[in-house]
Amino acid sequence: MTAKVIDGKAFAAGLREKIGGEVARLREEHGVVPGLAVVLVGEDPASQVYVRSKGRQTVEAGMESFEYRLPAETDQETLVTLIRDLNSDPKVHGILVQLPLPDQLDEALVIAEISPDKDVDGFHVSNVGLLNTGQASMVPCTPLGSLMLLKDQLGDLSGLEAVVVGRSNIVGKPMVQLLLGENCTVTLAHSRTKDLPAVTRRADILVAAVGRPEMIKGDWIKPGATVIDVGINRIPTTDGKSRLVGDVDYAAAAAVAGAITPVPGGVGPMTIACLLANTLTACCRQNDLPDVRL
Ligand SMILES: NC(=O)C1=CN([C@@H]2O[C@H](COP(=O)(O)OP(=O)(O)OC[C@H]3O[C@@H](n4cnc5c(N)ncnc54)[C@H](OP(=O)(O)O)[C@@H]3O)[C@@H](O)[C@H]2O)C=CC1
Ligand SMILES: Nc1nc(=O)c2c([nH]1)NC[C@@H]1CN(c3ccc(C(=O)N[C@@H](CCC(=O)O)C(=O)O)cc3)C=[N+]21
Repeated sequence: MTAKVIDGKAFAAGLREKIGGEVARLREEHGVVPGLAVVLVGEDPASQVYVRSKGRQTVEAGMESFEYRLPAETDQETLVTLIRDLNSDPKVHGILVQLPLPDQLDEALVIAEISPDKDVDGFHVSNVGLLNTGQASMVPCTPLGSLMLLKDQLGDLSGLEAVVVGRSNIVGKPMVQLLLGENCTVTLAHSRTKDLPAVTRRADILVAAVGRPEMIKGDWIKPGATVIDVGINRIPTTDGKSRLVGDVDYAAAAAVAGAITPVPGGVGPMTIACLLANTLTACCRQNDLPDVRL
């Protein structure tokens, strides 16, 4: 059996198309243009790539993009002052501070400064609390995009056995909450999990968010399972260049799974499309307009 390839790139393009239509309608009917501010501290080349493509796709969807590039040695006070300015800027509806931050900056304190209404990453504790108690909130982009692909693939997820590998605040934990909300039976595995292959083999839905290239092998996967590979790992190739791989051994997994997301072209593009969707939602709420359905 060969798994169906879940085309996140195409799904994300469709989503961005719908978002663009709604943005145009907002502009015409209400004279409002959604704005997204992205803050990048330091010069991590991988982060620069994401920030560039976020900026480009924001503008393509008809939104305004504001980019702030701060030097790696930026102090806490400077960053907090910028965030406070963005919080009170009516043209900015969404604020994203690219993570991880350099060591001298306290991530939790920085995220706490972002107005929860503008927290399009969904990382602020008040948005986390709302998500965890089943109330409407800003949902983190990567888990949201992953869930959209799962529902498109499987329809109703009720009663399915889901295993998430990786317990970060930005991917693993919110993914668990979304899967619980869809009535899955959820297991959250991490680096201290005993006999991880035995755990992942139970999964009808397997979400890998570990950050270890091709760690999850073909024989860790239940035949017919749906595999969502969140991992983005750059590894060197023999010709001195590099390529992107996920956390799943794709070729081996595709021979066993029912459906699988590729890397690149899977979850990554969905993350950016969901960021735009959250910015649109934030803009509607800040202008007392109803949420749009995408
Ligand atoms: N596609 C996209 O849009 C996005 C992709 N990513 C990618 O997803 C991956 C994960 O990112 P993120 O969640 O931020 O990562 P973190 O580094 O914050 O968390 C990694 C998690 O994996 C667990 N882990 C590490 N090694 C093992 C192991 N050997 N066995 C089982 N679990 C292990 C860790 O366990 P413990 O807690 O015990 O240390 C931790 O919970 C990365 O490749 C990242 O680049 C991230 C965000 C968006
Ligand atoms: N506050 C914050 N929010 C984030 O959402 C956030 C972050 N910090 N820090 C870094 C991670 C990583 N991340 C990605 C987004 C898109 C792709 C993406 O579009 N990837 C393409 C390939 C890109 C390439 O070729 O390099 C793909 O998978 O097809 C990847 C990774 C968001 N993150």
